[in-house]
Amino acid sequence: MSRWGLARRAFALGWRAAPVAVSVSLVLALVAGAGPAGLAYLSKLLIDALVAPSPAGARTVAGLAVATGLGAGALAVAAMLRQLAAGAAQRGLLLRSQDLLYSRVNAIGGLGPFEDPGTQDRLRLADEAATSAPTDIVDGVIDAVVGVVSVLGFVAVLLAMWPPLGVALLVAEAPALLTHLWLARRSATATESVAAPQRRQFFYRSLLTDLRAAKELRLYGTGGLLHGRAMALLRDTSGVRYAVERRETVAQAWLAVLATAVTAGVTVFVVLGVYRGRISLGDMTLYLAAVAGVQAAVRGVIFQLGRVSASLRLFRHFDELLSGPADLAQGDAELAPLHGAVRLHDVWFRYGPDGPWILRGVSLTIEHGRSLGVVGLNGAGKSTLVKLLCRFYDPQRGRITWDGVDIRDVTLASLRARIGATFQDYMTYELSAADNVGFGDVEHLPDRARIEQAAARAEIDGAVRALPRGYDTLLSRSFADGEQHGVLLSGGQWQRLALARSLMRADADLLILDEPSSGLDALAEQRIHRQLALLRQGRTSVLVSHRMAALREADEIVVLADGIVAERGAHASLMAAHGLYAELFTAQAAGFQLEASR
Ligand SMILES: Nc1ncnc2c1ncn2[C@@H]1O[C@H](COP(=O)(O)OP(=O)(O)OP(=O)(O)O)[C@@H](O)[C@H]1O
Repeated sequence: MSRWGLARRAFALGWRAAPVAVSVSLVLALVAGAGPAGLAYLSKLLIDALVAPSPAGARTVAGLAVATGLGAGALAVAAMLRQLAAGAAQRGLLLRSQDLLYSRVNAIGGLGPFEDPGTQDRLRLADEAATSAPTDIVDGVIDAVVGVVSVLGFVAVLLAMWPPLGVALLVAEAPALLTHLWLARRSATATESVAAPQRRQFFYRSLLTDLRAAKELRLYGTGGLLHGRAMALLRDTSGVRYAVERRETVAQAWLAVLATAVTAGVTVFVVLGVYRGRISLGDMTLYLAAVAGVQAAVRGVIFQLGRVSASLRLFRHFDELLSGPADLAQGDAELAPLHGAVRLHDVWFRYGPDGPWILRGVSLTIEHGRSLGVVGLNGAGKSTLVKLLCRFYDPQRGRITWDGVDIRDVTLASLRARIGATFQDYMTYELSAADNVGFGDVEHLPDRARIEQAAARAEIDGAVRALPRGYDTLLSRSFADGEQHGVLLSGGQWQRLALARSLMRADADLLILDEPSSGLDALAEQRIHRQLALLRQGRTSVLVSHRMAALREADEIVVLADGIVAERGAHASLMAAHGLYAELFTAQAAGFQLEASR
């Protein structure tokens, strides 16, 4: 999209965000622009009236003096009102652009964009743009209007009185305009070029202050190393910015020399004109005011155009992010409750076009009301299968159907609303315990009884009640709730909260548990699996686990190996087949027996 197109969109955004403030700003900009030339002309009339050979009447002089004073006062008030309107427009624009950005980020349906460095850089630039670019563009254009009107006012007065000076002043400012536009382009390019290293630097910086990283950083002494890396990146990125600033300063110094030469030339010329009686004293003040006024206004316009030009480049990232296509296309239909089965039909999947195939033609059926266990060695693709069921990615080949309907043909929201899941890399929210559980079903977040029931099923209700403020206790050491400091849970307790979260959707059609008990003690694990087995009875569920005993009761178990379903069946038949499942099960059981016999 062209710069004009982008500027139009930024203005449209501003107009929708704060129509009154933007219009008031524009009107006051016209007043502020025309004011200085008008005032200079009034001053000229006043001086001429004072020093003319036949002095004007006292009334005329007093009238001109009052008009000049009132004009100056009105301009000052207009400037203040403009500042107020600009502030209101800025606030409206900031809220609107941030709102649009958050909505867009939330509308990203899958995980792919979050794993793409290019998209991450664009997100960072769009975030930076959302904070300042639309405001800078709207403000910059309005300020440029002030400057242009101001220049036109002076030039109009000069052209009417002495045309060569008007033309000469305009021509003298052309190099400044071109130089600033070139500098603005360089500055925006520099901002873009440091986006990736800057994001990496922020990452190192956040690690240095991250509570979760603090243990390892201290034990392994990696703090200094990360500090060094962050500083090296900061040195590079700030070096790039400094180079741009240096270039700007040198260019501005040359432009200042040029402006001084023009001012000096005009001053000498005009003063000699007064000395020789060709120019009146009033004309002289007007010419000198015009030179200073035009130079200041042109410099203002140039500065604003540079600012707008740089902001437009940033705004492009914001605009492209907002208007870009959805990462996952989705149908309009709402997904109906499950009655038959969820099926994978010859599913092939890899994370990137150059990556290895993780699933190579997986077909399996998850029957309604039955439980499916998934086993496999590390990296076999079990969690990948779970992510595909939630449609965080689409398979490159094959399809996944829900009662015969391709899950790509229904809305993402309706698919996900029917699934409750605990992920292997579950989240720990630095929020209240109630939020940590209730986030599993936002609709029922205020329903404390439901939250407590889910927590009780995951055997964490008692521990939460024992916290200083029960379910309202903040689970964080980095944030405080007023005077109240938060508390931290143990790893297993966090895992139980994550499990409780997935149980909030008590009526979910499909319950997916990816290693839900890896951090639990043996007794708790046994009890929870018994609970989950009861809960899963009559419900459709997928359980991924390395704990073979937990899977034993599943209606069907599949073994993933080399990207395919290598074995399938119930526990007994798999044991009888003496394949990988039997080997894994026996190895784990033998481990326990060995321990027991010691
Ligand atoms: N987001 C990702 N981008 C690229 N590759 C990935 C991604 N997630 C997983 N992989 C790769 O896919 C393969 C399968 O990973 P997955 O997490 O599905 O295995 P898993 O069977 O759940 O393993 P584990 O038993 O260790 O949990 C691994 O080789 C992993 O490196």
